[in-house]
Amino acid sequence: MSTDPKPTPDPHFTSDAPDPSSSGRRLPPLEDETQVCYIGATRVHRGRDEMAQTTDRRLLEWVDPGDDARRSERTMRDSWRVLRIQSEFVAGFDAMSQVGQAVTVFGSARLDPASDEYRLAVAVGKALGEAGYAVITGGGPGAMEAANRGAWDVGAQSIGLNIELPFEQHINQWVDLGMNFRYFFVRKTMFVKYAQAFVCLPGGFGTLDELFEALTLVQTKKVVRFPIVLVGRDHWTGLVDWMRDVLLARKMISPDDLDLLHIVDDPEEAVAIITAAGQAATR
Ligand SMILES: C/C(=C\CNc1ncnc2c1ncn2[C@@H]1O[C@H](COP(=O)(O)O)[C@@H](O)[C@H]1O)CO
Repeated sequence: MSTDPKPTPDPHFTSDAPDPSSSGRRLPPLEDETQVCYIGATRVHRGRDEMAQTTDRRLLEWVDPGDDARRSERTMRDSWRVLRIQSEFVAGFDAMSQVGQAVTVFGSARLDPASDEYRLAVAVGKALGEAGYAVITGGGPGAMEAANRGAWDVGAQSIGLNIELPFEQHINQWVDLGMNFRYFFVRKTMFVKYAQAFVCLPGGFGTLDELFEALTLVQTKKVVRFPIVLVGRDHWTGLVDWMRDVLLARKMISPDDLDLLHIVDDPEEAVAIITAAGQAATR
Protein backbone atom coordinates (compact mmCIF):
# COMPACT_ATOMS: atom_id res chain seq x y z
CA MET A 1 0.00 0.00 0.00
CA SER A 2 1.19 3.52 -0.82
CA THR A 3 1.70 5.81 2.17
CA ASP A 4 1.47 8.99 0.04
CA PRO A 5 -0.98 11.56 1.44
CA LYS A 6 -4.31 11.42 -0.41
CA PRO A 7 -4.43 14.22 -3.03
CA THR A 8 -7.32 16.69 -2.89
CA PRO A 9 -10.14 15.54 -5.22
CA ASP A 10 -10.54 17.59 -8.38
CA PRO A 11 -13.79 19.59 -7.82
CA HIS A 12 -14.37 19.77 -11.58
CA PHE A 13 -14.45 16.02 -11.97
CA THR A 14 -18.09 15.17 -12.57
CA SER A 15 -18.02 11.51 -13.55
CA ASP A 16 -19.09 8.69 -11.24
CA ALA A 17 -16.05 6.75 -12.33
CA PRO A 18 -13.25 6.74 -9.74
CA ASP A 19 -11.69 10.19 -9.49
CA PRO A 20 -8.28 9.89 -11.24
CA SER A 21 -6.75 12.43 -8.86
CA SER A 22 -7.57 10.13 -5.95
CA SER A 23 -5.11 7.43 -6.97
CA GLY A 24 -2.35 8.85 -9.19
CA ARG A 25 -0.87 5.37 -9.45
CA ARG A 26 -1.61 2.09 -11.06
CA LEU A 27 -3.12 -0.57 -8.80
CA PRO A 28 -1.15 -3.79 -8.39
CA PRO A 29 -2.17 -6.74 -10.58
CA LEU A 30 -5.44 -8.39 -9.63
CA GLU A 31 -5.07 -10.74 -6.70
CA ASP A 32 -8.63 -11.81 -6.72
CA GLU A 33 -11.96 -10.79 -8.21
CA THR A 34 -12.97 -8.71 -5.18
CA GLN A 35 -10.81 -5.92 -6.63
CA VAL A 36 -13.02 -5.75 -9.68
CA CYS A 37 -16.42 -4.15 -10.00
CA TYR A 38 -18.73 -2.73 -12.62
CA ILE A 39 -19.70 0.90 -13.01
CA GLY A 40 -22.70 0.51 -15.26
CA ALA A 41 -21.43 -1.50 -18.21
CA THR A 42 -17.77 -0.76 -17.47
CA ARG A 43 -15.56 -3.26 -15.65
CA VAL A 44 -13.00 -1.46 -13.49
CA HIS A 45 -10.12 -2.46 -11.28
CA ARG A 46 -10.45 -0.68 -7.95
CA GLY A 47 -8.58 -0.51 -4.70
CA ARG A 48 -10.34 -2.16 -1.78
CA ASP A 49 -10.99 1.21 -0.09
CA GLU A 50 -12.88 2.33 -3.20
CA MET A 51 -14.99 -0.82 -3.46
CA ALA A 52 -17.66 0.36 -1.04
CA GLN A 53 -18.61 3.21 -3.38
CA THR A 54 -21.44 2.70 -5.85
CA THR A 55 -23.19 5.12 -8.16
CA ASP A 56 -26.42 4.86 -6.16
CA ARG A 57 -24.50 5.64 -2.97
CA ARG A 58 -22.93 8.75 -4.48
CA LEU A 59 -26.31 9.91 -5.76
CA LEU A 60 -27.92 9.51 -2.33
CA GLU A 61 -25.02 10.87 -0.26
CA TRP A 62 -26.00 13.44 2.36
CA VAL A 63 -24.09 16.71 2.30
CA ASP A 64 -23.92 19.01 5.30
CA PRO A 65 -26.10 22.10 4.59
CA GLY A 66 -23.37 24.24 6.21
CA ASP A 67 -20.73 23.04 3.77
CA ASP A 68 -21.23 25.52 0.93
CA ALA A 69 -18.32 24.27 -1.17
CA ARG A 70 -19.51 20.66 -1.12
CA ARG A 71 -23.12 21.71 -1.74
CA SER A 72 -22.22 23.64 -4.88
CA GLU A 73 -19.96 20.83 -6.06
CA ARG A 74 -22.83 18.38 -5.54
CA THR A 75 -25.24 20.57 -7.47
CA MET A 76 -22.86 20.55 -10.43
CA ARG A 77 -22.34 16.77 -10.22
CA ASP A 78 -26.08 16.09 -9.91
CA SER A 79 -26.76 18.08 -13.07
CA TRP A 80 -24.38 15.83 -14.99
CA ARG A 81 -25.83 12.78 -13.30
CA VAL A 82 -29.18 13.45 -14.90
CA LEU A 83 -27.58 12.82 -18.29
CA ARG A 84 -26.09 9.58 -17.08
CA ILE A 85 -29.45 8.48 -15.67
CA GLN A 86 -31.07 9.40 -18.97
CA SER A 87 -28.49 7.40 -20.91
CA GLU A 88 -29.12 4.39 -18.70
CA PHE A 89 -32.84 4.56 -19.50
CA VAL A 90 -32.04 4.84 -23.22
CA ALA A 91 -29.68 1.83 -23.12
CA GLY A 92 -32.24 -0.18 -21.16
CA PHE A 93 -35.14 0.66 -23.48
CA ASP A 94 -32.98 -0.20 -26.52
CA ALA A 95 -31.82 -3.51 -25.09
CA MET A 96 -35.32 -4.56 -24.04
CA SER A 97 -37.28 -3.29 -27.02
CA GLN A 98 -37.34 -6.66 -28.80
CA VAL A 99 -38.44 -8.68 -25.78
CA GLY A 100 -41.80 -10.40 -26.29
CA GLN A 101 -44.09 -11.78 -23.59
CA ALA A 102 -42.06 -11.85 -20.39
CA VAL A 103 -42.33 -12.50 -16.67
CA THR A 104 -39.98 -11.05 -14.06
CA VAL A 105 -38.86 -13.48 -11.39
CA PHE A 106 -37.49 -12.26 -8.05
CA GLY A 107 -35.99 -14.27 -5.22
CA SER A 108 -33.11 -14.71 -2.83
CA ALA A 109 -29.58 -14.02 -4.05
CA ARG A 110 -28.32 -16.46 -1.45
CA LEU A 111 -29.84 -19.80 -2.42
CA ASP A 112 -27.55 -22.78 -2.39
CA PRO A 113 -27.61 -24.51 -5.80
CA ALA A 114 -28.12 -27.80 -3.92
CA SER A 115 -31.25 -26.54 -2.13
CA ASP A 116 -34.90 -27.40 -2.81
CA GLU A 117 -35.63 -23.69 -3.26
CA TYR A 118 -33.02 -23.44 -6.02
CA ARG A 119 -34.62 -26.45 -7.76
CA LEU A 120 -38.03 -24.80 -7.39
CA ALA A 121 -36.66 -21.65 -9.04
CA VAL A 122 -35.25 -23.68 -11.95
CA ALA A 123 -38.67 -25.32 -12.35
CA VAL A 124 -40.37 -21.90 -12.37
CA GLY A 125 -37.99 -20.65 -15.11
CA LYS A 126 -38.66 -23.80 -17.14
CA ALA A 127 -42.43 -23.66 -16.76
CA LEU A 128 -42.51 -19.99 -17.79
CA GLY A 129 -40.21 -20.67 -20.74
CA GLU A 130 -42.31 -23.62 -21.91
CA ALA A 131 -45.40 -21.41 -21.76
CA GLY A 132 -43.70 -18.98 -24.16
CA TYR A 133 -42.51 -16.33 -21.71
CA ALA A 134 -39.06 -14.79 -21.61
CA VAL A 135 -37.72 -14.81 -18.05
CA ILE A 136 -36.33 -11.56 -16.61
CA THR A 137 -34.34 -11.62 -13.37
CA GLY A 138 -31.87 -9.47 -11.47
CA GLY A 139 -29.12 -11.43 -13.23
CA GLY A 140 -27.36 -12.37 -9.99
CA PRO A 141 -26.82 -15.64 -8.13
CA GLY A 142 -29.31 -17.82 -6.21
CA ALA A 143 -32.94 -17.74 -7.32
CA MET A 144 -32.07 -15.35 -10.17
CA GLU A 145 -29.50 -17.73 -11.59
CA ALA A 146 -31.85 -20.68 -11.10
CA ALA A 147 -34.78 -19.05 -12.92
CA ASN A 148 -32.49 -17.98 -15.77
CA ARG A 149 -31.14 -21.51 -15.91
CA GLY A 150 -34.62 -23.01 -16.18
CA ALA A 151 -35.49 -20.65 -19.04
CA TRP A 152 -32.18 -21.37 -20.77
CA ASP A 153 -32.70 -25.14 -20.45
CA VAL A 154 -35.94 -24.97 -22.43
CA GLY A 155 -34.62 -22.50 -25.02
CA ALA A 156 -36.61 -19.51 -23.76
CA GLN A 157 -35.12 -16.03 -23.74
CA SER A 158 -33.24 -15.54 -20.49
CA ILE A 159 -32.65 -11.95 -19.40
CA GLY A 160 -30.54 -10.69 -16.49
CA LEU A 161 -30.70 -7.06 -15.34
CA ASN A 162 -27.79 -6.80 -12.97
CA ILE A 163 -26.98 -3.95 -10.56
CA GLU A 164 -23.72 -2.33 -9.54
CA LEU A 165 -22.98 -3.44 -5.98
CA PRO A 166 -20.12 -2.59 -3.63
CA PHE A 167 -18.49 -5.94 -4.30
CA GLU A 168 -17.67 -8.05 -7.33
CA GLN A 169 -20.78 -9.04 -9.16
CA HIS A 170 -21.15 -11.23 -12.24
CA ILE A 171 -24.15 -11.67 -14.45
CA ASN A 172 -24.93 -15.36 -14.07
CA GLN A 173 -23.94 -17.71 -16.87
CA TRP A 174 -27.52 -18.61 -17.83
CA VAL A 175 -28.35 -15.19 -19.22
CA ASP A 176 -28.48 -14.54 -22.95
CA LEU A 177 -29.45 -10.86 -22.76
CA GLY A 178 -27.68 -9.10 -19.92
CA MET A 179 -27.33 -5.52 -18.74
CA ASN A 180 -25.52 -3.96 -15.86
CA PHE A 181 -27.27 -0.96 -14.26
CA ARG A 182 -25.82 1.76 -12.06
CA TYR A 183 -29.15 2.93 -10.67
CA PHE A 184 -31.62 0.72 -8.83
CA PHE A 185 -34.61 2.81 -9.90
CA VAL A 186 -33.73 2.58 -13.61
CA ARG A 187 -33.36 -1.18 -13.36
CA LYS A 188 -36.67 -1.46 -11.49
CA THR A 189 -38.44 0.37 -14.30
CA MET A 190 -37.21 -2.32 -16.73
CA PHE A 191 -38.46 -5.12 -14.46
CA VAL A 192 -41.99 -3.74 -14.62
CA LYS A 193 -42.14 -2.18 -18.07
CA TYR A 194 -41.20 -5.33 -19.99
CA ALA A 195 -43.10 -7.93 -17.95
CA GLN A 196 -46.70 -9.07 -17.85
CA ALA A 197 -46.42 -10.51 -14.33
CA PHE A 198 -44.13 -10.91 -11.35
CA VAL A 199 -43.22 -14.16 -9.68
CA CYS A 200 -41.65 -13.89 -6.22
CA LEU A 201 -39.71 -16.88 -4.99
CA PRO A 202 -38.60 -17.08 -1.36
CA GLY A 203 -36.26 -14.20 -0.61
CA GLY A 204 -35.15 -11.53 1.85
CA PHE A 205 -35.11 -7.72 1.87
CA GLY A 206 -34.36 -7.33 -1.84
CA THR A 207 -37.22 -9.62 -2.81
CA LEU A 208 -39.58 -7.92 -0.34
CA ASP A 209 -38.65 -4.51 -1.74
CA GLU A 210 -39.44 -5.72 -5.26
CA LEU A 211 -42.68 -7.36 -4.12
CA PHE A 212 -43.94 -4.28 -2.31
CA GLU A 213 -43.05 -1.97 -5.15
CA ALA A 214 -45.06 -4.19 -7.50
CA LEU A 215 -47.97 -4.31 -5.04
CA THR A 216 -48.01 -0.52 -4.75
CA LEU A 217 -47.94 -0.09 -8.52
CA VAL A 218 -50.88 -2.47 -8.96
CA GLN A 219 -52.81 -1.09 -5.97
CA THR A 220 -52.50 2.46 -7.33
CA LYS A 221 -53.33 1.23 -10.85
CA LYS A 222 -50.03 2.40 -12.31
CA VAL A 223 -49.96 -1.04 -13.89
CA VAL A 224 -53.08 -3.05 -14.68
CA ARG A 225 -53.77 -6.76 -15.25
CA PHE A 226 -50.48 -7.60 -13.63
CA PRO A 227 -50.61 -10.76 -11.53
CA ILE A 228 -48.19 -11.10 -8.63
CA VAL A 229 -47.58 -14.73 -7.77
CA LEU A 230 -45.80 -15.79 -4.59
CA VAL A 231 -44.30 -19.23 -5.01
CA GLY A 232 -43.61 -21.20 -1.82
CA ARG A 233 -46.45 -21.26 0.73
CA ASP A 234 -44.10 -21.98 3.64
CA HIS A 235 -42.22 -18.78 2.97
CA TRP A 236 -45.07 -16.43 2.14
CA THR A 237 -48.11 -17.47 4.18
CA GLY A 238 -46.91 -15.76 7.38
CA LEU A 239 -46.46 -12.45 5.56
CA VAL A 240 -49.88 -12.56 3.93
CA ASP A 241 -51.46 -13.56 7.29
CA TRP A 242 -49.82 -10.50 8.84
CA MET A 243 -51.20 -8.30 6.06
CA ARG A 244 -54.70 -9.64 6.81
CA ASP A 245 -54.45 -9.67 10.62
CA VAL A 246 -52.69 -6.34 11.02
CA LEU A 247 -52.94 -4.19 7.89
CA LEU A 248 -56.48 -5.15 6.96
CA ALA A 249 -57.70 -5.25 10.57
CA ARG A 250 -56.40 -1.69 11.05
CA LYS A 251 -57.94 -0.63 7.73
CA MET A 252 -54.56 0.26 6.26
CA ILE A 253 -55.35 -1.80 3.20
CA SER A 254 -58.71 -2.77 1.73
CA PRO A 255 -60.01 -6.35 1.35
CA ASP A 256 -59.48 -6.21 -2.43
CA ASP A 257 -55.80 -5.46 -1.94
CA LEU A 258 -55.22 -8.97 -0.61
CA ASP A 259 -56.65 -10.36 -3.86
CA LEU A 260 -53.70 -8.85 -5.71
CA LEU A 261 -51.54 -11.68 -4.37
CA HIS A 262 -51.67 -15.34 -5.40
CA ILE A 263 -49.84 -17.90 -3.28
CA VAL A 264 -48.91 -21.23 -4.86
CA ASP A 265 -46.45 -24.08 -4.44
CA ASP A 266 -46.48 -25.42 -7.93
CA PRO A 267 -44.71 -23.67 -10.84
CA GLU A 268 -47.42 -24.86 -13.25
CA GLU A 269 -50.06 -23.22 -11.06
CA ALA A 270 -48.10 -19.96 -11.18
CA VAL A 271 -47.98 -20.11 -14.98
CA ALA A 272 -51.71 -20.90 -15.19
CA ILE A 273 -52.53 -17.74 -13.19
CA ILE A 274 -50.30 -15.61 -15.41
CA THR A 275 -51.63 -17.10 -18.65
CA ALA A 276 -55.25 -16.67 -17.53
CA ALA A 277 -54.62 -12.99 -16.71
CA GLY A 278 -53.04 -12.53 -20.15
CA GLN A 279 -56.03 -14.11 -21.87
CA ALA A 280 -58.48 -11.96 -19.91
CA ALA A 281 -56.53 -8.88 -21.00
CA THR A 282 -56.87 -9.71 -24.71
CA ARG A 283 -60.64 -10.39 -24.56
C1 LIG B 1 -25.81 -11.13 -1.63
C2 LIG B 1 -25.30 -11.84 -2.85
C3 LIG B 1 -25.35 -11.34 -4.08
C4 LIG B 1 -26.01 -10.03 -4.41
N1 LIG B 1 -26.23 -9.95 -5.81
C5 LIG B 1 -27.34 -9.49 -6.41
N2 LIG B 1 -27.33 -9.39 -7.76
C6 LIG B 1 -28.40 -8.97 -8.44
N3 LIG B 1 -29.56 -8.63 -7.83
C7 LIG B 1 -29.62 -8.73 -6.51
C8 LIG B 1 -28.52 -9.14 -5.73
N4 LIG B 1 -28.87 -9.11 -4.43
C9 LIG B 1 -30.16 -8.71 -4.38
N5 LIG B 1 -30.63 -8.50 -5.63
C10 LIG B 1 -32.02 -8.09 -5.99
O1 LIG B 1 -32.88 -8.29 -4.86
C11 LIG B 1 -33.53 -9.57 -4.94
C12 LIG B 1 -32.89 -10.56 -4.00
O2 LIG B 1 -32.66 -9.95 -2.75
P1 LIG B 1 -32.68 -10.86 -1.43
O3 LIG B 1 -32.43 -9.90 -0.33
O4 LIG B 1 -31.59 -11.87 -1.58
O5 LIG B 1 -34.04 -11.47 -1.37
C13 LIG B 1 -33.35 -10.09 -6.36
O6 LIG B 1 -34.61 -10.36 -6.97
C14 LIG B 1 -32.56 -9.01 -7.08
O7 LIG B 1 -33.31 -8.27 -8.02
C15 LIG B 1 -24.80 -13.22 -2.61
O8 LIG B 1 -23.52 -13.39 -3.10
